[in-house]
Amino acid sequence: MPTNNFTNKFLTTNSCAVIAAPFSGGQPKGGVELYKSFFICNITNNLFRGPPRMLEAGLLDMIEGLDWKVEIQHNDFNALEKECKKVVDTRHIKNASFVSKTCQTIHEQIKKHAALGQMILTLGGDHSLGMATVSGTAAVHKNLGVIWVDAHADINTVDSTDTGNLHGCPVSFLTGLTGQVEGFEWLKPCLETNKICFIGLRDVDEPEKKILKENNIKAFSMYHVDKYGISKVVEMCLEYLGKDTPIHLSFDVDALDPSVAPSTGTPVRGGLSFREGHYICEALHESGQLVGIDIMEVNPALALSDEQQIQTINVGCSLARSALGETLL
Ligand SMILES: NC(=[NH2+])NCCC[C@H](N)C(=O)O
Ligand SMILES: [Mn+2]
Ligand SMILES: [Mn+2]
Repeated sequence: MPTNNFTNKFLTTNSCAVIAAPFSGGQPKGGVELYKSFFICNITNNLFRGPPRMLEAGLLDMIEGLDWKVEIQHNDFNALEKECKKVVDTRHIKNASFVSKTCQTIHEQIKKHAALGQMILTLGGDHSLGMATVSGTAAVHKNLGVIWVDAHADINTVDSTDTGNLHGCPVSFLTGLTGQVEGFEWLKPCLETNKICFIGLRDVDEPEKKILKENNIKAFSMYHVDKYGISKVVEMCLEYLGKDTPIHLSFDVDALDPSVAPSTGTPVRGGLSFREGHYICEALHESGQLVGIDIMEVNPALALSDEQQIQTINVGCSLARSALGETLL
């Protein structure tokens, strides 16, 4: 039974702004912006873009069923993409202009809704959008803390990234570790390195390991999840960030084991179980400190079958519901 006992310490309404962000410019594989299934609709190379498949699955009704008032913000980045194609990339960083302009748009939308005291749920889209979502809630909620659930640390700087894919870099932009990057002038450092906790890491690049160590950043890898159990890990994160801290949850579905969420761009074996992923969301809802939720990297185009695709979309929806107050009893 849904129960959204509205006891949030930082929100002033029971309204939830859902930001649909069909965007894949921060990584090389199309599809996180997809609307219709390749399989169901037989669209092979002409990508039809639109709101994320989680909406098609009925997510808005589900959220209303949890007693939230829902405000949906749709986005279409097709025109922007064409315009940005003409801009020369910043060094080896791919699609810098497209990522920056998209993120700036989403940042402004989130800032507006967060200022109304609303919960923010962003449906990605690739994780470069983290630049927009965290900076958007941080602009309103002072002293914001972030729980970044991911197989990857996404903390490469523009100098350390091997791939040049910006979905591997958002945390270094948010914390200012990458310095001011040309074209991203709108994005000012908004997150202290001691206000972020990672959960689920298991595929961290060597330069990222160095960055995490040097900056003493709190990170729980899958080793720590195995060692302490997920409930203790979440408890340690909440203790570390503090009770007076509004919290933004940025959930990359590749944190889950590929057997749970197969349809994503950079799957890594040995991930969180279905229940471990949902436990994180449930416990953060229970904390009453959540002000923003991202469900990122759901990529319907990469599934090997309809079943895999539906499974991943469904798990994205159920993570969002858990973070918004769905309980098992
Ligand atoms: N959001 C993600 N799935 N990020 C994957 C990043 C992979 C790799 N560390 C890179 O920088 O490209
Ligand atoms: Mn990831
Ligand atoms: Mn990520």
